[in-house]
This record gives sequence, structure tokens and C-alpha cells, in this order.
Amino acid sequence: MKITISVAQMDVSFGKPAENFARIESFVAQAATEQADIVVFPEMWNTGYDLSRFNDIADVNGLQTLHVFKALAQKYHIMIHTGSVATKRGNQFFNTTYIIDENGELLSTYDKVHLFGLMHEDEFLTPGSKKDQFEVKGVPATSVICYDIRFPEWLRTLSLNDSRIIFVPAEWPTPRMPQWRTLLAARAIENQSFVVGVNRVGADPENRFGGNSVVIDPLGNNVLYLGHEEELKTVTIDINATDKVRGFMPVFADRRPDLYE
Ligand SMILES: NC(=O)CCC(=O)C(=O)O
Repeated sequence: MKITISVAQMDVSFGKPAENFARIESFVAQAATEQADIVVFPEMWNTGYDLSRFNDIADVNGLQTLHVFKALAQKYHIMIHTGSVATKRGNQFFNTTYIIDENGELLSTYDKVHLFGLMHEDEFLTPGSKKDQFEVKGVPATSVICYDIRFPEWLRTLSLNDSRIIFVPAEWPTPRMPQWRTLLAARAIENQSFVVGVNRVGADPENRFGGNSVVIDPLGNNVLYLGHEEELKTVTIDINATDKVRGFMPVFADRRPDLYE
């Protein structure tokens, strides 16, 4: 099974959802032109980390995100991983991913589980407590958000359900780019899965963001690698590679969960 993935490495206007929403369609249109099955956006691109203003700018119940992306998925007949957006539900704020299929149907919702204190998420956001599991063209997949990749036990838990692709939208600052690359490669190798990491570029008042979005195969090799500029790139992956690696080195079968608690 082959899956074509477009990575939308976008810049984000700080605290300006209208400007950010206005730029989304061009990425989806380009991905469709490049015949992608799915297009993937970075983390919290609707607002950036303008956390103290979330009461005014977070997407209430994700309604704008869902409305815009469902329409785009139908118009371009493409599956969309929304990256993540700042959402407001009741009086709480979340960092939320939506997965929408090519018919505009919502497949899954995920709230970031591990909140990143260095960027003050823990002061403003409520953490999620559910897994994200969905299928891309019938292939089991999962998704986390940025800092979540520092928790291998969480990605392992998500991968035990036969997942073959792990999506990782991010706002990962430039000084820690070597860690971004190493952690993503490690998660790919240990879970014998493809990893799709989509980072933003540009800057906000506190950080510069390093791009370097990447698609990594189950052996840890980059099959797509972006630089530091805003751009969309597309690659086709062959999911059979995960069967080959898992057949050759049966890591999942060799686990000793009886020792892990
Ligand atoms: N937005 C994030 O979760 C950033 C995570 C990060 O920078 C890290 O080093 O981890």
C-alpha cells in the first residue's frame, strides 16, 4: 500500500487566526495538485502560543477549524491532518488535532496529552487523556503533538494497536532542532513505523522555530526533509516497509510487558 503525504511547513501569524486561516487553502490546493492522499499541518497554527489571549482567539469547540477543513477536504477530495489548533471548550483551553477524511467526515480528535511547561502550556491549557487512532487509506495510524514525542511509553502505547504511521505536528524551537531530529528517528525505529513530523517556521515574541519537517521510514532514514523556509513538500511512502522491518526483527513479538510495570 502506497500513501502520498504532503507536509505543510507553514509560518504562523502570532495571535491572528484570521490571517492564518486565510493562508490554509493554498497549501491544501498544492497538496491536491501533487496528488497527495493526506496533507498535514503544524501545531497550534491558528493562534501560535499567544496563550494569554486564548479567551478571545481560541477556536470555540473547534467549529471554525472543522467548518473550513471539512469544506476543503470535500473541495479537493483530500484527507486532512489539521496539525493542531487552540480550542476552547466550556471554560477550558486545549491544543487539539482533528483528522478529516477526503469526504469531509471527522475521523478523530486528539488533545495534547503532555503539556510543555517551558512554553507555559501548563498554565493555560487542559491536557488530553485519550489516544488518537484512525486509518489513512485503510492503514492504522496515530498522532501526537510536539512535546509528546519525549514520552516513548506514550508512543509505544499508541503503536501497540498495529499503527504504521505516527504523525507529529509541532512548534519546535530552533535551539533544540538536533533533539527534534533524534527523537523522531528514535520513535520511528523503536516502533518500526513511519513518522511524519511537521514543524512550523518563523518566530513569535519568545522563540524562533526551526522547520526541518521530516518523513522518516521505519529504519530511521529520512525520506523527506525540509529546510527552514515556509513550503509544502510531498512524498510517497510504501507501508510494506513496516511489514518487512517487523518481519526481519520482531520487536513487538519480543516485548516483555510482564517486566515493564
Ligand atoms: N510545542 C512544544 O511542545 C515544544 C516542545 C519542545 O520544544 C521540546 O523541546 O520538547
